[in-house]
Amino acid sequence: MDNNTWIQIRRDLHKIPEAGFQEYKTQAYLSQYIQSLECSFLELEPWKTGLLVKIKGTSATRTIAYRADIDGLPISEQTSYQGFRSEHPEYMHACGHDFHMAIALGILTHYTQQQPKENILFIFQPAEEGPGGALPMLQSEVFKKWLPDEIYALHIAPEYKVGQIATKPGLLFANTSELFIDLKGKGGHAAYPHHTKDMVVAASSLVTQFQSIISRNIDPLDSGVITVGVIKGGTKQNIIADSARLEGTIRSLSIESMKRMKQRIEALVQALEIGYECEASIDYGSNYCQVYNDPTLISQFIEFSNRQDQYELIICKEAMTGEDFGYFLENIPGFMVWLGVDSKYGLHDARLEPDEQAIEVAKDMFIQFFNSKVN
Ligand SMILES: CC(=O)N[C@@H](CCC[C@H](N)C(=O)O)C(=O)O
Repeated sequence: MDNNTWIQIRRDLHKIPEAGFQEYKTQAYLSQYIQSLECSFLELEPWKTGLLVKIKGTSATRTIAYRADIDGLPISEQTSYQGFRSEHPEYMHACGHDFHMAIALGILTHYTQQQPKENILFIFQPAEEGPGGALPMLQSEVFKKWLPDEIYALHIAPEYKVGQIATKPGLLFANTSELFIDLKGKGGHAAYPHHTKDMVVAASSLVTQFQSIISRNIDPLDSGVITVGVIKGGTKQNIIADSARLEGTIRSLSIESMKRMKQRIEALVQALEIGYECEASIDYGSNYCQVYNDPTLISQFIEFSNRQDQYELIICKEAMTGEDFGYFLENIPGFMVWLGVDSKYGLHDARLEPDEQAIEVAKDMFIQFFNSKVN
């Protein structure tokens, strides 16, 4: 099979992005493709809307795992693609999970043609963007049955060129927590603000106050992010809103800073209740632990990469992105790398157009790396 096969698979998957734990079409597509390989030493188990696929080794003593996330994002696509744009209105593979799946299928297909000595587990994990599929999958019976000894994954990186791979020992991605705040006040006529408790004003003030948490409560040598991505409130331009909702995310490199940011958010919300005579509630949604690359395995990979000439390895800085792959790494040694895809537009951008030539780079790299472990 040549590179066009994986590009076509990526395009097929690009057309059907689905929300976390709703990946029914994606699961069916993956399952159909894998079954079409008719491999006698392959076992497939669905898990919720994801899949686990085990390639049984000829004389296995260990299992290594490769994980791809499979969900899309609520974004209306604005790419220049012709013929394979998202068929799901308001949804898009804007974080590269279509690439991640196509690469995983490429590696998997290779090992159905050349049975390895050791087992390889392929994980197609739902809900990475939220609410998080990794943690419940880790706790599932099927995962425990096929528990791997090592685990690997990649993520596309628009800022790197095709042929570049970036990673680092230790901390790679941040700790994250979602943030949902509901405010309840008293609505009324726009002309009589003194009879109301305006929740649009309260919500706006809270967003502004949050900016001081990073600048005044977090050690400047540590890093923190509070992003409010959604403000909802109100029904009409001349009606004062009786409620409002903020939806956001909190990021930190250290656990201490995450705790401190949450403390400060809680204090500001409490003060807002007094200041704006309203009721407020906070929900932290799902939380992801940091992505921490195993020092021994990443050193092995760096040494391995320095002997390859098909790609260039870059030692990068940590990023404030989150990934529930961190939960796998908390329990199983392994690592994650960035895959250069050279897109003018970044992750979570409606115009993201990763370069499809990167699929082959990643597939070949992981096959070469795994060959040194499973044969
Ligand atoms: C790689 C990437 O973009 N991951 C997402 C993970 C989202 C976690 C959660 N839903 C949150 O928003 O906190 C990211 O936004 O970094």
